[in-house]
Amino acid sequence: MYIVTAEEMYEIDRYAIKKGGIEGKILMDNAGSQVAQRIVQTYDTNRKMAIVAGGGNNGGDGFVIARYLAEYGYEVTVFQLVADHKIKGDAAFHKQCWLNTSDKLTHVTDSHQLKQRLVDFDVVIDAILGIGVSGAIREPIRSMIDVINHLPIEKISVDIPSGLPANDGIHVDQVIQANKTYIIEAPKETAFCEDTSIYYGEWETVKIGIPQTAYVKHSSKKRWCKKYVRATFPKRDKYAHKGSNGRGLVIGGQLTMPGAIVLAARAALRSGAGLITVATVKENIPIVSSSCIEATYHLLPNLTNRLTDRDLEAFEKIDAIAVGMGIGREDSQLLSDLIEKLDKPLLIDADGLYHAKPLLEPLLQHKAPVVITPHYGEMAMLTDKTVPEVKRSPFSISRQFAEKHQLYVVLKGKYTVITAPDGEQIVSDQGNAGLAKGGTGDVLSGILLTMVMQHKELLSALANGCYLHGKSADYLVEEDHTERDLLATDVIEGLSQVFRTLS
Ligand SMILES: NC(=O)C1=CN([C@@H]2O[C@H](COP(=O)(O)OP(=O)(O)OC[C@H]3O[C@@H](n4cnc5c(N)ncnc54)[C@H](OP(=O)(O)O)[C@@H]3O)[C@@H](O)[C@H]2O)[C@@H](O)CC1
Ligand SMILES: [K+]
Repeated sequence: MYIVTAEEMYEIDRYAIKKGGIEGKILMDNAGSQVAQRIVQTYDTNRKMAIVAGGGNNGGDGFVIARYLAEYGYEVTVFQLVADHKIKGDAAFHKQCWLNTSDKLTHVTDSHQLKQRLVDFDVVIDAILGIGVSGAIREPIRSMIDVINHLPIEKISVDIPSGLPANDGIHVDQVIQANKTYIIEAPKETAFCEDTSIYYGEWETVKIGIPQTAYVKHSSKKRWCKKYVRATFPKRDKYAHKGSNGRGLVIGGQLTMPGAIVLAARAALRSGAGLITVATVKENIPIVSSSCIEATYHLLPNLTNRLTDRDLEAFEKIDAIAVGMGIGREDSQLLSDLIEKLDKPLLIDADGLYHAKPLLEPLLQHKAPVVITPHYGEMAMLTDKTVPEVKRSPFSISRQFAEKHQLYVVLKGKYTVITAPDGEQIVSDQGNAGLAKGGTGDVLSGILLTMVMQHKELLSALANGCYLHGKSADYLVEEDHTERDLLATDVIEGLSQVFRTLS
């Protein structure tokens, strides 16, 4: 499933009209009829339907929905919230079609009037503003949205909750709090931002006949799902040996944080890595090795000194490195040595990200791919922004950072945004609140390390890793666990079940 910005959706729309030869009026008719069909499946015909229509094409969709719902036998009234001259083009055409068969059109000019009119209805269908909204919401629409939000009736939004733009990066102003949103064709960025997804209520997409090629040409974002995982997941070679499934190195684990590397190493092994070496301080090895006997170990005197020739020689055989889990924030030469002296794919997580910040210039010169896996706080630190700013603009901030520093960014959250150096993005929204616990990030790093070693294409590798991590948590919560008791170690054990669904 593609995810779009408003500009991309307009391009896609134009493509469908110009190249596909489908008239705008027909697309609008398809949109309205599809939404009406969904409504019929949910509400009895005895529910009284109010449609609130604004001046753009979103309002046009509202007139089409009115006509189809009336055909299905509902009592429907359209409340037009703007002056007649505001309704133009395809929207005016469909308004006329509605008026050809019904006289149920009421002009409403202020919010008090709207409140009085809507009290008799069971459901309000919000076709006030779509993706064409811009700037602060103007009166009287502003107060009308407020009135609708305070009415104890069902609210169904068409395409997007009115007042919310499609693109990330906005301060929420005045927005319809929908119970349900029927999104036309493709979800917009704000459906995957933590601050704004809530306004959509439950949502589903309705298809209106736009050809798939339009998306391939004009969209740069996808929501990852099982279909894509199956299409991109590497098959395990029958004749594989441990060397051909990837030799990974996990570096980290201060004395006070041995658990982080245990989790990462075990997750990497459970994800199918051929060999995992853990490089950590001597004192940790008995603890770590007793929990992860399948790994091999490399002693480091500490996690701050430069790497010795012996270390570099040992790491030469490695296919990819994950560094940072439990490494601490003390000054360290380790990361700069990994960048300068080894040409290996490098995944940097947790405290490693603090070490990476002053090394962004050398990282740009690194000859192999670099992946960073920050949560919002770490991303804020890396970009000198605040956490609310990162939350508001996960897509744009990740894209700018990935393009500028030519690295892969896995911005972790309820909606994990994965960005390639060329700006292509994937959203992984598997997983649940059970993952909001210490250690789950280390598990993800381990999974991603293995994915990086086994896939040919890195963006899919990272998306597949996020999928495995989230799905494991989902299966565990559906069956043996709850969000409350789920632990990072459970997520590692749950991976087997996810793999079984992929074969
Ligand atoms: N994608 C597709 O393929 C298809 C898309 N379709 C549908 O088209 C929708 C997009 O339509 P669109 O471009 O006409 O814009 P839309 O959202 O209706 O808004 C324009 C109106 O908003 C108003 N307005 C703006 N800002 C405002 C503010 N701050 N405060 C107050 N008012 C404000 C603005 O007023 P004005 O500035 O002109 O005074 C104007 O009246 C899309 O979401 C989908 O539903 C379908 O029909 C089928 C095909
Ligand atoms: K709307």
